[in-house]
Amino acid sequence: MPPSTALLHIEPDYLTGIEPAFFPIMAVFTEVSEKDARDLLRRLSLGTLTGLRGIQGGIENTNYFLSTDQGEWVLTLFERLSAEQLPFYLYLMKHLAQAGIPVPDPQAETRSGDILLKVCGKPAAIVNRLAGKSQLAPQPVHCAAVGDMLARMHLAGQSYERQQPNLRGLPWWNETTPVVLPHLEQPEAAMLRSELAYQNHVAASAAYAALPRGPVHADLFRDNVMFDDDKLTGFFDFYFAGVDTWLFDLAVCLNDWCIDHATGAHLEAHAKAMLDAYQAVRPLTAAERELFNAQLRAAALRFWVSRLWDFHLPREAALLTPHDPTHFERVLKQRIAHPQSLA
Ligand SMILES: Nc1ncnc2c1ncn2[C@@H]1O[C@H](COP(=O)(O)OP(=O)(O)O)[C@@H](O)[C@H]1O
Ligand SMILES: N[C@@H](CCOP(=O)(O)O)C(=O)O
Repeated sequence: MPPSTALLHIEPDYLTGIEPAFFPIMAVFTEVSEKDARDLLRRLSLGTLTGLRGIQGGIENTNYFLSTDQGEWVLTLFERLSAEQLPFYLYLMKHLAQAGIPVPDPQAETRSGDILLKVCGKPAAIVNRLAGKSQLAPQPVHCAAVGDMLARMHLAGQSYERQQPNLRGLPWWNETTPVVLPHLEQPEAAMLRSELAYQNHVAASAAYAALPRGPVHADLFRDNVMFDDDKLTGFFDFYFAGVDTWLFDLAVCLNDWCIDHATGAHLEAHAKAMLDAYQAVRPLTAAERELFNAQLRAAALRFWVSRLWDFHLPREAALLTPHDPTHFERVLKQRIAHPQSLA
């Protein structure tokens, strides 16, 4: 049944503007009708539907903005993640929201108290809509805001009890690298092999075992943070979160917020702003200082491998227009050629 068109508008909401040849194309994979939305809102006591709009921009899930007389909500239908994986992410968001970290708070069904919902046969969640928009050309002030909130989020996550590893961590890189290697030219293949060997070596070290860890976002790129002017209004898209080292999470941020995107080169003022703000809340340990550049390399490798995998082995081409893998190859080269030291 096609959805009624009275309230439903599907229009561009956001474009990354970063790597024009590799735009994610669209995001409404499953159509939610006005009736579906009204039924759902009733089950959650979230008010009367006044607007329903499909969101373009996501590449993994179906997202809708819902307006009601009680507020603004985001409905996500999970197209890839299983109902077994989702509780870790949803309860983590709830835990962080309750601790005062600005993240979307999953809403519960009134009768059952469940936050993992089912909509149109898919696992789903409804969260509050964060105000603001992504800051795609960040200045040091934005990097400082992210550093500060990231450290607060790490500390707040310490009391979260559910466990799920970072599913895009070292075991996944070891599994996926042999799958993408045949698609690479010799110099890239050699670099990938050698970096993976280096990261396995690092992961076996005493310094690595000493790194503090806990739940991390693991994908806190500029398009997963909202700002209202220069004020950070929230972190979202926790669907790559997992238990990993806090330093890895910080390195993911430094590699996206604090580089020159044309060349992959480190931006000193941006990085200093992020690191100073992070450390004002949680100073880095000796082991973290020692492995700082190693983790910048690990974070670059992680997204190089996942982008190569998405690019050369598309899962369902209709759902995914891959990001440019060569971007993270450049970032990794920069991190190898110009190691950053916190000594
Ligand atoms: N809680 C939220 N508040 C405001 N906007 C949101 C929220 N969640 C998602 N969005 C919007 O939806 C877009 C896609 O969401 P995202 O979680 O990144 O999807 P995907 O995981 O499919 O990439 C975001 O870029 C943002 O514009
Ligand atoms: N940030 C990752 C891709 C993850 O996609 P998202 O839209 O779910 O954040 C990358 O840039 O490779």
